[in-house]
Order: sequence, then structure tokens, then C-alpha cells
Amino acid sequence: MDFTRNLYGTSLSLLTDLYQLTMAYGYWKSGRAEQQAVFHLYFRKNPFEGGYAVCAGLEYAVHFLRNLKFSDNDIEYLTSLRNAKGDELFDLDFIDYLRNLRFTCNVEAIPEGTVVFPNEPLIRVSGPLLQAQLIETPLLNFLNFQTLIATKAARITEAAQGDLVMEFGMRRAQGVDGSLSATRAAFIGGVKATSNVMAGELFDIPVKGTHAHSWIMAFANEEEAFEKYAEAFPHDSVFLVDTFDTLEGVKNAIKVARKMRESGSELFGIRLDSGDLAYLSIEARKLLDEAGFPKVNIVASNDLDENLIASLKQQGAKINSWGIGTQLVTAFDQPALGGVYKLGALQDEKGQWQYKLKLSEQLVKTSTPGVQQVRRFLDGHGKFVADMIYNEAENLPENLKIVHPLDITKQKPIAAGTPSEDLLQPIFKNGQLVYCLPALPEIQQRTQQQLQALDPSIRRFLNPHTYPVGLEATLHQLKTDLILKFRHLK
Ligand SMILES: Nc1ncnc2c1ncn2[C@@H]1O[C@H](COP(=O)(O)OP(=O)(O)OP(=O)(O)O)[C@@H](O)[C@H]1O
Ligand SMILES: O=P(O)(O)OC[C@H]1O[C@H](OP(=O)(O)OP(=O)(O)O)[C@H](O)[C@@H]1O
Ligand SMILES: O=C(O)c1cccnc1
Repeated sequence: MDFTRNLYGTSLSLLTDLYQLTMAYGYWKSGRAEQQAVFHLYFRKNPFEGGYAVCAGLEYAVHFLRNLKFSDNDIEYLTSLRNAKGDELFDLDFIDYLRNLRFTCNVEAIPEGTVVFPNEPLIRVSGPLLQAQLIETPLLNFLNFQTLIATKAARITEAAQGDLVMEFGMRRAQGVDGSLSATRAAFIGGVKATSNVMAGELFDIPVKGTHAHSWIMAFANEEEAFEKYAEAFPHDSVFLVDTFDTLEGVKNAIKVARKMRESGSELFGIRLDSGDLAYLSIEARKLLDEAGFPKVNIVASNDLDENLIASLKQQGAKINSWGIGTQLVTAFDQPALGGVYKLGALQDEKGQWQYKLKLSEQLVKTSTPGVQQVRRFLDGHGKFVADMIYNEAENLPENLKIVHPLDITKQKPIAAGTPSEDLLQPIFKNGQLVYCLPALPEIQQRTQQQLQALDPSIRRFLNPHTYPVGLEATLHQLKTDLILKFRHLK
């Protein structure tokens, strides 16, 4: 389903920074609009001090690009803009150009749910300079946020070791789409259900939940509150037991669970939302087991993240379901992924690629030239061993070698015949969608398979190993030559 259209009406084409439109105007005015260009979207550092990221957000990008067309309303607004002198900001001829603009670029992208690393192009856009530039900001908006949240979710579900993880974050999320797209990305990362009903409807994600403290407070006592909830939901009740005293709450839950059993239903679970979750879950488990309720689930919530879950597991907590809100949907410890979109090449009048590079004092911020593709090498068991960024516009040498992007002394030869796959897949050809969007559960499954192919030393939270990603040696040389040229050293 095209949820962007469903949510925001017919056009998201103004969802961009003004400077994309002023540059577009400038390119149009100077006759450069149609010059062929290649841009790459990539990030420079794994989020959360981790060893990997999980790519997400492509489906939003696809819907956005498919619908890229300035509507009458968009045109009216752009016509109304004024420059500092009070005149129209854009020529009416340019406004007409925008009115008739149709997306004609080629887009290649790494499928959602793929494990990705710094410097790898997640999306490559090639086509008319004006168009390829115009879409920078929305692409970054979709990919940066959803990749960040999918990665956080992957970490949280890894810590939960197969337990059910539910996303409870809407109330603390950054606005409307900050909750909806976070829920989608959390599902990609491994979360199995959400409390967010609109996300359930839009993305077909299972919806689940318990009840709030106010439910207990609305009745004369806790036991009556549990009873009434069980009457309404005899098969799905999860009682929140910590409103007054957690272990007394568990005892009340057991009383009601006994009555439920007499009338033919079973209590589904209890939820702990405060106090020492390790101690309380162990004690609650004992009480439930002794009373003959070994199957009653114990759900925990309260500002949890992957580190707290790992710690609770280590403490022997008897929690088997996790409700995770704030820390997940806001990516609390790192609220943004610093993905960027950089020009890699421009075609000259003869149709030759001119490679482009942005210099920086910091080598990490110096962009990579070329028409980039990512090749992932695998061992005999399908485990990932190294990724190579290479320039698709030039022939590859026979003997492949990857060079660390920031340290030329770190080099890795790739043995001939090493199994490999190229990660960037065709998405649009000349503006036509050629990619079949996978269903969300398929993307979630892909994430799990990808994570299994990654060495645990790269997945661990504390000081993870660095997965080898390098520039193919001739691309590294091209980049070095350009740096030297721009520094007037060559
Ligand atoms: N055994 C534990 N080990 C480490 N952290 C824990 C443990 N139990 C709970 N926590 C975490 O400690 C933090 C503080 O929890 P605590 O219940 O003491 O305070 P609170 O959130 O202010 O309580 P309340 O919700 O009653 O206001 C929460 O993030 C919680 O998840
Ligand atoms: O803690 P999170 O991971 O964000 O999960 C969502 C939280 O939302 C609810 O709390 P509520 O809004 O009632 O606030 P409170 O429990 O902090 O008082 C629920 O009881 C969780 O604690
Ligand atoms: O269903 C729940 O238990 C829930 C939903 C949202 C936030 N906190 C808890």
C-alpha cells in the first residue's frame, strides 16, 4: 500500500529544503538541468557505537519517487515565493518546467533489512543533475531515520534472545510520522508487535497491548479491576500488577487467574512497570508457578533498552516479553544517523564521466568519487567476510584488493573465486519502477538472516569488531589522486 499517499494526501514534492529548489532553478537557468550526474547516499559511522546498521526506509523513498510531480497546490505555493527585493523567486518559465517535471532517473539501492556499514552507498541515483539533486533531502529523511530505528530494534531484539518484543513508543515519539515510521522500522529490526493501531493498519503489523494504571485506579480495588478486564478479554488479559505493591498485585492476579480457570479461560500474562525488574520478575514467577500458572507470561516495561535487557537477562530475570517505548522510537542514545548524499560523478559534453570529490580537513568527511557499487564477499558457509566499494564505470582488475578508506596500510587481497554478491539492486530505470517491493515480514526475515551471517564479535554491544569495508584498490587510487590534485600536490 502506498502509505505516504494515504497519510499525507497526493503530493510530498515540497518535502525538501528550499536550497534544492534554488539549485534546481540555477541548473535550469544555466542550461545544466539535464547534465548526467551520479549521487550516493551513505553514512560515515555506525550508530550506537555498534558494529553494523540495518538498512531501512527504501519503501518510503520508492513511493515518494513514484509520485514525484508538482501538484497544482505545490505550483501555486512556489509561484507565491518572493526574493529579497519582493519579486517572484522563480521565473514563471521555470515554474512551468517544474509543473511538467517527471522523474526519469535510474535508482539502485540496497534492499531493506540488509546489514550495512559506513561509507557504503545505500542508494545511488543517476540521471539529470536537477532531478538527482532535488531528491537529496527527502531520501535522507527516509533512510536516516528508519535505518537508525531498525538498527536500534535489531540490537534490542538481539538482547531479548528470542523473547517477544513489542513497541510501545508512540506517546514519546517525535511527532506523527516519528511514531509511524519508527514502528515500521522497529518491525524491520525484529520487533514483533506494536501498540500503535494506525501503524498496524498501514503496515499490517500485529497490534498488542496490556492496560494502563488508570484502569486499576478506575475501580474500587485491584482485584475488581483485574476481574473486569478478564471479563472483557478472557483470553488476552495481561494485568499490570505494580499500581500499589507489585507482589501483592501478583497475588491479586493469581486470585483472578484461578476464577478465570474455573470459567474456562487462562490468564495470558502480567506486566511489571517499575521497581527492580529482576527481583520482582523472579519472585512473581515463583508465585505464579507455585499457584499452578507456569504459562502466564511476564511482560516488563519501564524505559528499557538493549543494555538494560541484557543486564536483566544476566541477573536471571524471569521476563519473557518486553514492551519498549521511548528508548526505541527516539533512538534515545543517538537521535540521528548522519547519512549524507554526495555527488560522485558528472558527465561532460563527450559523455565521459568526470569524477567528483568533496575535500575535507577530516579524511572521514572526504567523499568518494565514482559510480559506486558494493560487493559483499562470503565464506563457504555464507558468512559475510568483507565488503568492497568499487567503481562500476571502470573495469575491475583481475586481482582484487580492498584498501581501508582511512588507512592505506590496511589492505586485504580477495582470493579469486570468493563467492560474492553486489548489494545495490535496480529500483527505477529511467524513472520507471522495476523493483518488486517485498512485504514487511519478508524484510524482517531478511534482517534476521543477515544478522546471522555476521560474526557475533561484530554484533556485540561493547567494543564490537570492525567489519572490513574497503575501497577497491583502483578506486582508492582514483580518490587519492583527486585529493592530491585538489590540494595542488599533483
Ligand atoms: N534489576 C535491574 N537492573 C538494572 N536496571 C533496572 C533493574 N530494574 C529496573 N531497572 C531500570 O531502572 C530504571 C529505574 O527504575 P525505577 O522503577 O527504580 O524508577 P522509576 O522508573 O522512576 O519508577 P516509577 O515508574 O515507579 O516512577 C528503569 O529504567 C528500569 O527499567
Ligand atoms: O517506558 P517506555 O519504554 O517508554 O514504554 C512505554 C511506557 O509508557 C507507559 O508509561 P506511562 O506513559 O504510563 O508513564 P510512566 O510509566 O513513566 O509513568 C508504560 O507503562 C511504559 O512504561
Ligand atoms: O499496551 C501497553 O501496555 C502499553 C502501550 C503503550 C505504552 N505503554 C504500555
